[in-house]
Amino acid sequence: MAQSSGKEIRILESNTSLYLVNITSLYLHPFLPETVPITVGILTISDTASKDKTKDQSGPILQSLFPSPQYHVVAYDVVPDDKDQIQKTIINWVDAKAFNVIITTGGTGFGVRDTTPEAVLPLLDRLSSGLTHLLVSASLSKTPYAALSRPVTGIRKKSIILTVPGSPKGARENVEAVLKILPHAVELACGGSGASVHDAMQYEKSGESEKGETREYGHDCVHHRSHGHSQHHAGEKKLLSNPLDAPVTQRQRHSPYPMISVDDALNIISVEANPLETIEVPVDENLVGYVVAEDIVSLEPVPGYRASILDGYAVIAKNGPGIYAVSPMPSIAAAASTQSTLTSTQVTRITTGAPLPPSATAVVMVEETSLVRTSADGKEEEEIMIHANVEEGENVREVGSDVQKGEIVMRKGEVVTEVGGEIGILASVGVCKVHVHRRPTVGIFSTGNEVIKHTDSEPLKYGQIRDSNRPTLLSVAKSAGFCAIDFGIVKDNKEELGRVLSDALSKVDVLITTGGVSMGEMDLLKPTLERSIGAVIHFGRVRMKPGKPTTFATVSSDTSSPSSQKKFIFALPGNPVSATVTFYLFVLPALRKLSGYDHWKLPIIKTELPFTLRLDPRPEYQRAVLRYVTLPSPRFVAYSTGQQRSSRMSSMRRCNALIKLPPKSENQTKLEAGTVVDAILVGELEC
Ligand SMILES: Nc1nc2c(c(=O)[nH]1)N[C@H]1C(S)=C(S)[C@@H](COP(=O)(O)OP(=O)(O)OC[C@H]3O[C@@H](n4cnc5c(N)ncnc54)[C@H](O)[C@@H]3O)O[C@H]1N2
Ligand code: MOO
Ligand SMILES: [Mg+2]
Repeated sequence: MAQSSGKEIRILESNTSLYLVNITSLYLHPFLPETVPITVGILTISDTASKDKTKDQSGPILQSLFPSPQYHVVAYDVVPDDKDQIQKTIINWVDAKAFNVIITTGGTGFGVRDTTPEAVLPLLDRLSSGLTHLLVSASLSKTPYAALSRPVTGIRKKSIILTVPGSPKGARENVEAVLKILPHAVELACGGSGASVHDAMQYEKSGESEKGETREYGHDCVHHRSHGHSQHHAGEKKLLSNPLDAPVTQRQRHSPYPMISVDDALNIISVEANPLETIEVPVDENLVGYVVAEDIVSLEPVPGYRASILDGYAVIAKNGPGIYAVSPMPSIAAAASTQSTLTSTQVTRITTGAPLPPSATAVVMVEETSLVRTSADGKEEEEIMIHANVEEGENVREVGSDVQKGEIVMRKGEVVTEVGGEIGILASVGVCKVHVHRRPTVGIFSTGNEVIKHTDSEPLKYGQIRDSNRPTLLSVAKSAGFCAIDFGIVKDNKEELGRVLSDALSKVDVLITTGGVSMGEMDLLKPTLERSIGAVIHFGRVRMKPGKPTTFATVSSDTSSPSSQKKFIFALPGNPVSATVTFYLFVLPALRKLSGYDHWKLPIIKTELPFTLRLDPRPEYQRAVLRYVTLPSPRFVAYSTGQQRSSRMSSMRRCNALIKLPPKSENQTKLEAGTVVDAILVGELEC
């Protein structure tokens, strides 16, 4: 039962023991549920279950131990017994500030693949030996074999991390043993001292209003509202969007969506969007942009034979300068045989890359020789003079001296770039197929009754505008190397919108829509996504200019199955500049993360402002031309593209960077010329 008294939320359990779970002055905010749950992440660690999530028994059992409203299972994932993957997931989750408690199940035993304690221990800022003891003693009271479990527990930043056994029974017993003290532990780990403050860890800035004051939203910010695979599904929970059938008189007059920071939005995207499955693809020009999912070893040595580096004469180096008889360059077959063995008075003509005769130990370049005698017809060299000394091995590429057979030529996680090096190396060592992460396919549509095709030959009617978002985003997604499907222009009509959303989501991994996400009566994206499609909206407003109403949602094609393919929806604002800027800030990083990039965020360059810029109440991403200049000193300088209104697409023209400007404050209303700021690189640099 949940009761409230003043600022406290007291959860009473049936055994009447009382836990202070949270205090927040805004827990009675009209848009928030009455309780603020403790957020939990469950990570199953198992080689078997990572290949087929349906094999995981412990993960679902653990989820059932954290019922709402006291708890909220924010994420559930399965990774193999692989130290890197375990660490990556936990670091990601902790950095997303979305988890009070992270529980891993599996990999704590004595098995040779059991590596959970080794993966988790280095991540802990503080150990909690009491909790570890509690876990072990809970299991020991049931079976002496519990002594073979090696749990570690502790705190990273503000998240409590517990590692419990992989067996469903052991996992359950362990978690049940700590459940009673968990709320109190969470509160203390978050800096509380009896008064619960655990919500503060997640959205320290999430509720900032446009003027800069901070409102607290607690744990049940939209992104904690569960995934398709957790206990809460769209429909069972409180939805924030306007009801689809309600008259305009009943629309909400203030956005119910917390305004979160750009960093928090990226963290939420990062938690949701994990690298897609691996596939095998041929090594050819279509490989650019893929991230390899395995270490790749050379199948052959390069070179496969002793090759000359120069055009000249293959010699026995120790014989030194002098006059030598010339034998013509042997055929490839002959070069490999002993027939072409040199005597001490002979040299062989050789070209760059050709195989050396077996007895040759070096190559002298033709420029360091002179012709002494020709054949009678003058067409053949018979004797030459060698002028220079050469060392043994000089100008020779020995077998495997570029790449040895079995050498790693690409490491797991590396990207095949458009620069060419990776395809070149793979091709040169006989690798014809590689395992890579699948790259997401993208769908794009524009919305709006006023929007017509840009190619429409009819003159515009009053109120009509040409669709610039769809051609822009299609071109940007394609030039970033993603397969992008055009789903046209959709009317502001809930049925049509629902139909096209469903159709597009059945065909692509990531759907980008523009328009219809703000406060207007025709802004139907959020309610249609939530109420018709069953999508979970993770955020619906971001504190930024342009792009405030940017919306991110996910939907699982089969919400009852944790293993079903998740789809990602970016409902971007209709204003053309807002749509383009938010594509670069959120969609492109997400596409890179799904493709398996470690460095999925776009590069940032420190740059100088050549002119004074006035600040906006929201953090602003000004479009700029970033240039490298050398005078009076070498540095990057970012020239604003002029008037920055969200509708003014010419502010994107020639833009290759987005300058990050801080919000206006009482103390700071502008940035002076010469100030150094961060610029996000979105295009090619100008020099
Ligand atoms: N009362 C409020 N009004 C608005 C707010 C707000 O907080 N309260 N936010 C403003 C901000 S910020 C933005 S950004 C826009 C976003 O609007 P929507 O995403 O709902 O987009 P629409 O209303 O559909 O269109 C906005 C604007 O963009 C033009 N548009 C739409 N689609 C296209 C396209 N494909 N190509 C070119 N131009 C397009 C459309 O005609 C409108 O002019 O909301 C503010 N309002
Ligand atoms: O944030 Mo809106 O994108 O100002 O124009
Ligand atoms: Mg609108």
